[in-house]
Amino acid sequence: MALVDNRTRGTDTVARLSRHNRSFGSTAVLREVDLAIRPGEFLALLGRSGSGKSTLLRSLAGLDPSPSGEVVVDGRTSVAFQEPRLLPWRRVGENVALALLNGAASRQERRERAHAALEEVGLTEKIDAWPLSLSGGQAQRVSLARALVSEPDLLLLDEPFSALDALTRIEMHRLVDQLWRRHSPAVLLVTHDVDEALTLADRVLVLDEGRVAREWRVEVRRGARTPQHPEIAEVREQVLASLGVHHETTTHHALETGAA
Ligand SMILES: Nc1ncnc2c1ncn2[C@@H]1O[C@H](COP(=O)(O)OP(=O)(O)OP(=O)(O)O)[C@@H](O)[C@H]1O
Repeated sequence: MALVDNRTRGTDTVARLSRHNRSFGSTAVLREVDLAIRPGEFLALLGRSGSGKSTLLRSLAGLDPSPSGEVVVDGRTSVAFQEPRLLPWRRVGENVALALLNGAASRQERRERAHAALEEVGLTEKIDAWPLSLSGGQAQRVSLARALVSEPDLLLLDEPFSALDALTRIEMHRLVDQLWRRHSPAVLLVTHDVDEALTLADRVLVLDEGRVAREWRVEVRRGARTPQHPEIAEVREQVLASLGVHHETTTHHALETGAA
């Protein structure tokens, strides 16, 4: 798959929210949010449940029918959700190829590009399978292939790994990291998992009370991001504190060590 390397494009941002507000009834969910996403950067967005993460992602995806403030997205955008959302009556390859229906690609070209995208996620042997025959992890890989096949400039990931078991999730982290290095779309990953954010992202944002309350830049080399790394450990504590979590005991944390 020949994706554009966005880092060579020279534009400042692929997406920008300026003074972006969103309310549901009288409840303000996003308040004057300013956020600029640069080409090729990997952002993780954390926040307590109900803090507005998915609402913000939907604004960037153009899925919000009534945004206010400025939302500028320069380039192609794809979304992958927590549930893979594959059409059960279409085979795997067709599900991926459907993402190209709006473009000029011929049927044959769509099929070839779907094949290439499935190759990237290691699932070419499932091209003619029915979605219901896939495992959860495989279905999520197909969802990633479908998101990537259109060569997006901005890839929006809404908790795509949270329903997977811990080992599959680690595999998915590696895959996403590999795909991101290869094709360098800008990525906005919404997650509840601080370790996932610190494994994958360049920039970690915490949303609170409708605003980006804090932001960290993670400069540790990806291969060196173990929980024991002093900078990772420190940022982790700060992120957890800003989420209102001061003591955490999870086995998932230990498993993540193996992912680094
Ligand atoms: N279509 C809608 N109609 C009414 N209220 C909504 C709608 N969508 C979201 N909300 C409300 O907006 C708030 C933020 O929701 P959102 O899904 O963005 O939060 P979140 O941070 O993604 O939550 P979670 O982590 O639980 O997925 C919540 O209070 C939610 O009830």
